[in-house]
Amino acid sequence: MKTWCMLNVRRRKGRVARNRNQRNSKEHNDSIPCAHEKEIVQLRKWMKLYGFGKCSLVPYIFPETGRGLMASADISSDDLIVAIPRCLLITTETVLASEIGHWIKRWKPLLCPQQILSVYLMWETQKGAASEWHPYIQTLPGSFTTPAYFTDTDLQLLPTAVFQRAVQLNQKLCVFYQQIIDFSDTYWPESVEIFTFEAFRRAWYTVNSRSVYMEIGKSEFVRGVENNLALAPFLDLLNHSTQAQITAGYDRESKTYQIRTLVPYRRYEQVFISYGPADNHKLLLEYGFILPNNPHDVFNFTFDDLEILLRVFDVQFWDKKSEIIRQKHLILNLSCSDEGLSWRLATALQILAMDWQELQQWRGAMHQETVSVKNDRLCQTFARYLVTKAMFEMDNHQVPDNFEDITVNQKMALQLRNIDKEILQKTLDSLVKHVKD
Ligand SMILES: C[S@@+](CC[C@H](N)C(=O)[O-])C[C@H]1O[C@@H](n2cnc3c(N)ncnc32)[C@H](O)[C@@H]1O
Repeated sequence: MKTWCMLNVRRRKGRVARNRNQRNSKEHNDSIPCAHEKEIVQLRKWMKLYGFGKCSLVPYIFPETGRGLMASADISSDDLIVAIPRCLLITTETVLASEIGHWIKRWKPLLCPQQILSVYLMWETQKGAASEWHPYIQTLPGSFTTPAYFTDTDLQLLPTAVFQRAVQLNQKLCVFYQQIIDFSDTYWPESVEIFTFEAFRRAWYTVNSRSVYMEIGKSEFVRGVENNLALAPFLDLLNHSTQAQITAGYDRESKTYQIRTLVPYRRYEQVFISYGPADNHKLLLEYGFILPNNPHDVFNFTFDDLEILLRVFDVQFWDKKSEIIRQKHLILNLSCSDEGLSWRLATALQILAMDWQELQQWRGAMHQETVSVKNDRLCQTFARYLVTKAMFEMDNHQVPDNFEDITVNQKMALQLRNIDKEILQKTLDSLVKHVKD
């Protein structure tokens, strides 16, 4: 897990402290406790049996973020906030040592860690109360708000780049599922009714949105070199914030997976972790939510967008230029943000704007720390065209007939469009300003 920006953690006095206390108590009043709910009580009891100790986090439903964990006492910077015993973690090792381990070992072709954990979750879920993991499984969501759960109408409302990625991810999900049933249908007949697509999608997104990073090490029974996923009950109730700062990892001495906060929390505040510096496109695709003021937000262009420049502006020496752009991996981050064009996008546009003579010295553009789009009129024109076109596309969508009945997914898709539009508008403003300057 990665850490992110430090909160200002000085002691708050006077009006600032009063305001914060008022805000805390408002958040507290608006939140609904859920620690008394049957599933949570059973989870805590069961975890206690396996050595999970006391901690200062209590499950609550928060108005902005849904279910999460609240500080039941003041928490200081560097405090250990949660420690989950090894025997309560689900990793590929857990699965290989389980009653279905022999199947996983025989699977051809080998499964990747996320497939293995998904197979295990599906298997244990169908056992109901008979599963040793039942107290955990019953706290897991039944469905998700990632685009894999969107209807065609919902998908159409997404910004184009997210739509394309969502389609790719859905296709990948089908491939991963097919790899499961190809083997199980032939060799493991009793699993056929259990491994439905619906069960797989749920298990896959459970692992996708809730697992933590834990180095397990390569295994001859696991596909790929990366074997580092763990499901961690209770800990996976922590929501994401860009302001959270944590350290996380497995502690061999105590045999627990630990999270330590690097920022303090007051009693009644929601405690967060960081899922990494993710923009809203990634948050929606992987986790099914977006953050209105996400400092990592960018608008991504694709190589297809650059190809449109070829058609509209009849860009000369296209083959050579596109080869350089691909070769130098400029397509990896063709983005803009509140801060303007990314270095890669600005450099790609510079290359596209070059005449034959300039193109002979294209390497010069690669060595400049910041590329001055400002001084290059053609480059400016390209940039403004790309941004204006993307803004136009943002508005060009079918709002559902009955706006009143708009679903959660549709609302998120439209919200994402608005956020993207704001980024594009700010980029356009800065480009126009440069021209005026
Ligand atoms: C690790 S779980 C966190 C606990 C989860 N809220 C629950 O009720 O089980 C990750 C999921 O929580 C939700 N989530 C996490 N952080 C969020 C945030 N800042 N705002 C809204 N939803 C969030 C998303 O649905 C995400 O897929």
